[in-house]
Amino acid sequence: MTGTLEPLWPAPTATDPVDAVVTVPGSKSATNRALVLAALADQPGYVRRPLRSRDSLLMAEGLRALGVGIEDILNSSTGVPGGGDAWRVLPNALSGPARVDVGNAGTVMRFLPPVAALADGAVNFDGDPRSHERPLGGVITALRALGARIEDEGRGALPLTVHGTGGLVGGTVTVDASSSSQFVSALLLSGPRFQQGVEVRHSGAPVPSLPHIRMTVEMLRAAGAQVDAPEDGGEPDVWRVSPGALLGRDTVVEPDLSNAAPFLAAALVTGGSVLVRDWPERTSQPGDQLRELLTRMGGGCEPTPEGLRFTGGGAVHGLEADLHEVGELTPVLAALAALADSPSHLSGIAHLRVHETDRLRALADEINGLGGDVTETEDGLRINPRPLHGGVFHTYEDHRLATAAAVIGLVVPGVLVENVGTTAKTLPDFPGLWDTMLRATPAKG
Ligand SMILES: O=C(O)C1=C[C@@H](OP(=O)(O)O)[C@@H](O)[C@H](O)C1
Ligand SMILES: C=C(OP(=O)(O)O)C(=O)O
Repeated sequence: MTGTLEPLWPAPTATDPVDAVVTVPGSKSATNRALVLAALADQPGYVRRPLRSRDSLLMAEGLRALGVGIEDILNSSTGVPGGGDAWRVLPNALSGPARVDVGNAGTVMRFLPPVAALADGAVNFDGDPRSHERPLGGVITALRALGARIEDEGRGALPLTVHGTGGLVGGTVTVDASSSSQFVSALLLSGPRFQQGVEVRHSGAPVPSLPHIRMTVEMLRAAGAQVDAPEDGGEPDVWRVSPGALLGRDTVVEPDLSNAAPFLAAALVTGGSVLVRDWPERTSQPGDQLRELLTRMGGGCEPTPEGLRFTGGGAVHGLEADLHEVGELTPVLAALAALADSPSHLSGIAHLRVHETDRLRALADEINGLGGDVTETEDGLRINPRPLHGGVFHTYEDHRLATAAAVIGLVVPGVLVENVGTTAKTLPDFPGLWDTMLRATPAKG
């Protein structure tokens, strides 16, 4: 999946303040957790309003390769195959031999090896070239300590083969999850199916993206698992999942609030207003913190019966923020910071160097390529706003780089986004959604 041959996408400029109602597709993180939990359950279940994007289709394919049935439920109003509004998941005996393509999906490369350890047979994992560089050693070492046999050419990374024997002993394991919270989530999600359950103890620098671990814990509990977590008065950095059956359930996936970021940002930079439909009242999604972060940057939020309305206040202010918990919001916040009326300092995000690309370097290089003044620090970015000009914005096969570029393009004419199709990792038809938002905006005059 290289994007270099795709034509450059001229990011549309907004001639007026945006004024639109946006339906954001389902959460990647929730969809992929729901699929894993449904696959490990004792009864069939449904994943409703799932995200259907590259990352979630890879998760579904990976589970199918292990023997799980995942059927499309047709949308009765359209009758379009594959365009349905639910997946029905039929758990089955997990077995190899199988091959799993993880693409560049962190959730697939980390959540599925523990599932494969429960299968009977060899399961080979490989993915995009970048997937070989993303941290996976914590999952591999932990699974070995819990009883799995894994061949990884000694690299502690992809490609690898899990030689499943139909079950895993489980027990207590220590892991350094400072490079990715997904190490912890991966072990917890399959934990109920380990003979002794699992106790995961983190040791190392602080774990990033804690809301994502809370999402794992909440979804496990909703599926009937017994989980002890630090936020319930437990020991810090220790999570415990008891062995037990998981229930086949009907799970409705919330909209992806991190993917709402560019749309809310559009309201902020144009001084307009965007309503994101079905914003949950309560959620573990890190994107919920956009309400506070974007308010600090100059807008205002209002819950409505239809969803969350966010209105720009006419100016974009700089932001001083530790984004350790909400790293995936960084690209859009950095784009806004480059357009602000005061400097910004985004910190706590060293782990972004091992995301889809080195996001700190990429954001600095690309914003600076448009005339910006962004400096990388050890764990973040300092952004001094400067007048920006058009030019090519490279995206390094990173969906969030592309959506960040679109935000800048709203107010900087001539921004050409490389491989906008890379947004399909988590956001199908982003250019279409963006155009719809802009077309919904009534022209002034
Ligand atoms: O568990 C998840 O669904 C995710 C956890 C986070 O990963 P890291 O902890 O590696 O940042 C986040 O950035 C990623 O987009 C999704
Ligand atoms: C880091 C991200 O993805 P992944 O699930 O591949 O880690 C992301 O979506 O910002």
